[in-house]
Amino acid sequence: MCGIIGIVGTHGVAPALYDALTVLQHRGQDAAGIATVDGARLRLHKGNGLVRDVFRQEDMLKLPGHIGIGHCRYPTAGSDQVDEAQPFYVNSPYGIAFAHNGNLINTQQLRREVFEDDRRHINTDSDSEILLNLLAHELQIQERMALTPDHIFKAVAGVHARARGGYACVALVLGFGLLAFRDPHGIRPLVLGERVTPEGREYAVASESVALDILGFQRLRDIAPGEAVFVTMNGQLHARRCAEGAVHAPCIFEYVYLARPDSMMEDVSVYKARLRMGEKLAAKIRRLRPQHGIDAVIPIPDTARTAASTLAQELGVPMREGFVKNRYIGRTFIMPGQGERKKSVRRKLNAIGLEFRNKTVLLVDDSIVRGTTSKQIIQMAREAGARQVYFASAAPPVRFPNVYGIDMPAASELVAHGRSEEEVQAEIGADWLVYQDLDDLIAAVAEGNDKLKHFDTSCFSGEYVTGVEDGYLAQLEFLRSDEAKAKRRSA
Ligand SMILES: O=P(O)(O)OC[C@H]1O[C@H](OP(=O)(O)OP(=O)(O)O)[C@H](O)[C@@H]1O
Ligand SMILES: NC(=O)CC[C@H](N)C(=O)O
Ligand SMILES: [Mg+2]
Repeated sequence: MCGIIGIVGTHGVAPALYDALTVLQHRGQDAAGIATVDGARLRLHKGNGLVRDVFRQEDMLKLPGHIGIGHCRYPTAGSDQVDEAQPFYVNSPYGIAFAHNGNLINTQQLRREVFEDDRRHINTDSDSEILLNLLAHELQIQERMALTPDHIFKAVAGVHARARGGYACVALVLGFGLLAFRDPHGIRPLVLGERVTPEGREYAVASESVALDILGFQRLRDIAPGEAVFVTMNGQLHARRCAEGAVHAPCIFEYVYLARPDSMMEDVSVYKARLRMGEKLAAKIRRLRPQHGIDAVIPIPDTARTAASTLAQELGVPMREGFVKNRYIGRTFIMPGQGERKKSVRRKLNAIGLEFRNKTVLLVDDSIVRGTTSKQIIQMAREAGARQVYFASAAPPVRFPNVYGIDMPAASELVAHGRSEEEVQAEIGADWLVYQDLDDLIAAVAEGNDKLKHFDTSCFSGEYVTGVEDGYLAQLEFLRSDEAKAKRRSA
């Protein structure tokens, strides 16, 4: 999951793009970039690192223009090298800058087609560069110099017909405007907002509504699955559904972990969904262990805090801050290598001894993925003197790879893959482990919007809404396991 933002404003947009990227930073910490349109020129600055490190004041000054896009990256394809940072750019047709959140699952086939049939050179291993070239080709075959919204929507329909996977995208088409579109299943999120100023109406699209909030844009709606929105250089908005008939299945992991709690997604408050996750998990704990004997509920900061608050309340047990997080260390789960992730947990979280001594504690996390956090945290709770250490996960066991934009590519790295819940309990060293049921997780989100009937739950259920070809998951593991990434880095 990366963060994307696009703005058509009435004056320079680079500062607003920068601010938006800083509140989307939790979606990608490896690279960041901004592209703006300055008259007939595209201006682009990108690099590896956090948003605040990539952009210095002199870089910002070189990004004039009232229309632009931004991206913060968490790689799911290719490498974490700077040449795969986004936005990407192609000079034909028109000149297009492009940013993508998600992951394609027919990348290899498209790479061949784009080279052999469309005669386009792809210079990196990034799936996003392929998606951009697909869009460029589909625009090219419209054969028009004066591009109209109709041509643009036909081109997006052409992209939908060829690309498979999760994708929420923003693109600048030089001389024409800002294009935003979402895959036919609406797996990855994208919201549309507007701001009315004395100089005129401005539009923004973003991965999460929090970016609109901080910029003072009003959230209008989510971009629909398969829909494309095109805003011309002078601020005219056009929208069309460019793919029909696919099941709307937003990624449920956004609600579990990826999104900020203050975001609205598909008209569901992420915060409220997490509160409901805590309530439902408490009901399960009460069912399984009416005499649970828990003295304190302790969240693992940050993301688990919301669910832990209702969980504690429903159990009638105090919630305590037993771990303090170093706010200057980023999210560990989205770090690129396991060595880095392991070291970071210790550097990031420290226990407050008195909350553990001689107590039965229930540690609560939003999810257990590789088990890096839970294993170390349980150990720390024991060292701090806990009598019994119970562990609760607000999501079900993560047993299958994610292929739509979350970097969980290798089943063998997931602590629950091929293990029963009891075996995971032993593996992470808990005295008792309880997971949320999938039906309860789905209900916790769907209760926020009765139109939501389906979700992409693949990492819990192994069911992929787009289907995946035989051999794809094995290939993904081969290319993107931690071991494969480490080998590439040292090569
Ligand atoms: O089982 P694991 O592989 O350790 O992954 C799961 C953990 O990683 C995430 O935390 P992270 O530190 O990324 O971010 P947070 O501060 O938002 O909770 C998540 O909230 C879990 O705590
Ligand atoms: N997490 C994402 O959305 C990644 C986008 C794209 N697949 C990349 O690797 O750059
Ligand atoms: Mg966490």
